[in-house]
Amino acid sequence: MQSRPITEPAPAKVNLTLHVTGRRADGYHLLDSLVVFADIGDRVTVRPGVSHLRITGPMSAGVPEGPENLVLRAAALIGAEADITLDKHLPAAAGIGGGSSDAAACLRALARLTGARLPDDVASLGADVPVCLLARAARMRGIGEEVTPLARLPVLHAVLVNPRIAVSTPAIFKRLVRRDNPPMPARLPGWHTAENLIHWLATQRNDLEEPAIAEAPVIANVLQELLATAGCAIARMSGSGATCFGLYPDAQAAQQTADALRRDHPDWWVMPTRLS
Ligand SMILES: C[C@](O)(CO)[C@H](O)COP(=O)(O)OP(=O)(O)OC[C@H]1O[C@@H](n2ccc(N)nc2=O)[C@H](O)[C@@H]1O
Ligand SMILES: Nc1ncnc2c1ncn2[C@@H]1O[C@H](COP(=O)(O)OP(=O)(O)OP(=O)(O)O)[C@@H](O)[C@H]1O
Repeated sequence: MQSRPITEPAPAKVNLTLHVTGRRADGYHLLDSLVVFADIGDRVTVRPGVSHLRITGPMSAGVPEGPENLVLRAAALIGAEADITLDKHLPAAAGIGGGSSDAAACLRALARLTGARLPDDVASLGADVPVCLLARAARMRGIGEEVTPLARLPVLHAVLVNPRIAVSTPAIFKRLVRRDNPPMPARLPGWHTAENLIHWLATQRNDLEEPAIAEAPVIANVLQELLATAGCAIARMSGSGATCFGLYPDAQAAQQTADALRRDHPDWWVMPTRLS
């Protein structure tokens, strides 16, 4: 057991593509998704002590502090007791894996603190937890449990926008009209530049975008606003929404876009970031 506190980042997850390719008998959907991680996110700190969760940070309001918090569910799964601080910077129920990334960061931190082995079945915490445990670019298939790490991707400069509405993942899956959409190509191309990657991404989809817009029409406005910004090469929703991302040629263009969107929509959560 380490005696010093251990902090692990819980980066935002972004689904650059999200193809829904089928549905299992238990109702869970089969996915094929290209997942990357942002250089922004939450932070989980664990210290030796009695089991306790404290939530801090600008996005802590409304996040459950009881045993339903994914961080505490992760601690129960790994079987470790610790004093845990969750510093929330990501909006909840936003399609960028907040709770799943927190759970994964907590597992990594507790494994470092106590020497415990990482559990095998982390998907029992949530479909996004296996990819968040890896926390690097990956292809995600099955219902989320099949994670294939990808060779380093070109860095993408993005702006993440959430109109500050929480979206329920089951509600969006329920609204899907077609559940048997084509997957990504069996062999993904090797992308040597961000331009190559963006060009290819434009040929792919997020199949949850349409049902999410039906549930929360403001998502269509977010996508439109992103597409109208200077240099925006592609605008797409992440996960089951409502967070959308725009991709830009460089960090300066992303920062300028974020400044302009914050001016025009002071009520939206807007973050420039690097994805890789
Ligand atoms: C949509 C994604 O964000 C894409 O990365 C994830 O698949 C969702 O991951 P998550 O939030 O960790 O999802 P979970 O907490 O496991 O599931 C929430 C609910 O979403 C639906 N769900 C989730 C994953 C999946 N492959 N099929 C589903 O139908 C189910 O109704 C499930 O009860
Ligand atoms: N650590 C946590 N942070 C945020 N929400 C949490 C956490 N633990 C449990 N929750 C609950 O989970 C719900 C979903 O939040 P989360 O941020 O995980 O969003 P999500 O959109 O489902 O993520 P994903 O991109 O994985 O689909 C919240 O409404 C909240 O009640």
